Amino acid sequence: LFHKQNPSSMPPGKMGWPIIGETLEFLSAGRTGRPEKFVIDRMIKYSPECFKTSILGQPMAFLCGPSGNKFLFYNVNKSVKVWWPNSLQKIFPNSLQNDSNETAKKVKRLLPQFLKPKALQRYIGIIDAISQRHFASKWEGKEEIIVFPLAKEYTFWLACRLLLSIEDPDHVTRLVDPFHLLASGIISIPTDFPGTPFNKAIRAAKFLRNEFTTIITKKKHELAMQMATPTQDLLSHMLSLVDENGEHVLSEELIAEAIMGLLLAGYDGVTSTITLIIKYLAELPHIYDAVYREQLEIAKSKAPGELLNCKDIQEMKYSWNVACEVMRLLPPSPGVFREATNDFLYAGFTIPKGWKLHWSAHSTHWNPQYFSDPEKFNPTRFEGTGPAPYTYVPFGGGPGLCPGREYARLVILVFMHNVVKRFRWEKLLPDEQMIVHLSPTPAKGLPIRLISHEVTEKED
Ligand code: HEM
Repeated sequence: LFHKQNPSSMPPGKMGWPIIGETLEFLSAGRTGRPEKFVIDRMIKYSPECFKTSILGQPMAFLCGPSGNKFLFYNVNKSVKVWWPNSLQKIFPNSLQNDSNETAKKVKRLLPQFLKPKALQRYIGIIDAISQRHFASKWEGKEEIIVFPLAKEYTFWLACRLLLSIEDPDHVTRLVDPFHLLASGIISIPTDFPGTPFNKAIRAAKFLRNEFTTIITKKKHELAMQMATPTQDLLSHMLSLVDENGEHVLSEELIAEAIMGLLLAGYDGVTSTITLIIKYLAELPHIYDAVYREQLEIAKSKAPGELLNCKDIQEMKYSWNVACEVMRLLPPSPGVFREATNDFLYAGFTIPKGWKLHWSAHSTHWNPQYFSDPEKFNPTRFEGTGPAPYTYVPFGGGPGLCPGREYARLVILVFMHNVVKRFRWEKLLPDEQMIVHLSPTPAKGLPIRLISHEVTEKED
C-alpha cells in the first residue's frame, strides 16, 4: 500500500483560499460543535482514505480510517515526523515535541516511569481525598452550578498536587487563569497583536514559566534539605535524576517546559471529558442509573472515611465504558499533526515532502463501518473485545500513545464516583451548543441544577 511508485496523482480535495486555505471551515465546524463534519464530509466527497486541504497556513493531507491512523502512528521518524502548528512552536520554543532535542527525549523516556499504572496506584487515595474536598467546597449545598469552570478547577488542582505538590489554594488559583489562556491560544491563527488569543497565550506562557522556575528552585532546596522525597511528585522525580557522574540530567529550564507541557496535555482533555460525562448523564437517565448502581456498590463496600483504592477502580468497568463512549463521540484531542520528511505514496496518492499530515479520531469514531449508529450513545460497544484495532484512538496509538492515559482514567473515574454518589442533576439549558476549539466544551459552560441524594431520600 505504501511502497514507492512513479509519481501518481495528488490526493483529491480543495486547497481553499491563499494562506488561510480551509482554516475557517475547519474552525467553524468546531465552533458549531460538529468537528467530525469537516472530516466525514470530505471523506465522502473525495476519498475515504485520504484528502488534501490547507489549514493553519499549511498544505495538509488527512489520512483517514484505521490504516491512516496506523500509518501515522508507526511511521514517526521514518516517512513522517511530529509537527505542531506554528502557533504552538512559538509558544513552546523548547517543546518536548521537538524530537531533535536530546534532553527532550530523556524527559519523554522518564514520563512513563511516573505515569505507569503501578506508579500511579499510590496516588488513588490522594485523588479521592482531593476530589472529596472539591465536592465539599464547590458543589455541596449549592442548587445550581456551572460545570466547566469547576471541572477545570478540579483537574488543575489535581495536576498541581500530583505533579508539583502544590496544595495552597491561593497558589493554584493564581495559576489557573493564565493556564486557560495558554490552552486557548494554542490552536489559533498566530497573529501576535495585543488582545489576540495567540498574544495572550505567549504572555501567559511567560508568566507560568517564571512561576514554575520559582517552584523548581524551592523544590530543589527542599530536596537538598530532605524536606521533600524524590517520589512525592513528578517534579521531585525529575529533579532527583542524576547521571553516572552525579550530574543532574535535566536542566531547570527543560523541567519548567516539561511540566508546562504535561499540565497542558493533561488539563484540557480531562476537563473536557469530565464536563461531557455530566452532560451525557443528564441527558440519558438510564445510563446515569447504571453508573449510579455500579458506584453505589463500591461506596457501600467502604468503611466510613476509607478512600478509594486500586481494586475499587478495577470495579468501575461500566463507568469507564461510559467515559470511553463520551471520548468516542467528542474526542478530547482533535488528532495530531505530522510532517512528511520525504515524498511518499499513500493509498496511490503522492504526498510531497514538507506537507503536513493529520490523523483525526473522527475519521473512524464517526464511521458506521466501525461503530454502528455512530451518533448513538452506547457504552456496550466497549464490552468484550471492544472496537477493532486503530478505530478507537482518543489517546493515539503506537509508540506515541498518550503516556497520560492511566492518569486520565483515574482522575475521571474518581470524579464519576464522587459526583454520582452525591447527586443527580438536570441541565439548565437543554439545547446548549457545543464548541470545539482544542477540546470540546459546552458554549455556556454547562449550567446544571443539582439534586442531592440526601434530599431525594428524605422526600421518599
Ligand atoms: C482524556 C485525556 C487525554 C487525552 C484524550 C489525551 C490524548 C493524547 C493524544 C491523542 C496524544 C498524541 C499521540 C500522538 O502523538 O500520536 C497524547 C500525547 C501525550 N499526552 Fe495525552 N491525553 C490525555 C491526557 C493526558 C494526561 C493526563 C497527560 C499527563 C499527565 C498526558 C500527557 C501526554 C504527553 C506527554 C504526550 C506526548 C507523548 C509523546 O510525544 O511521545 N495526556 N495525548
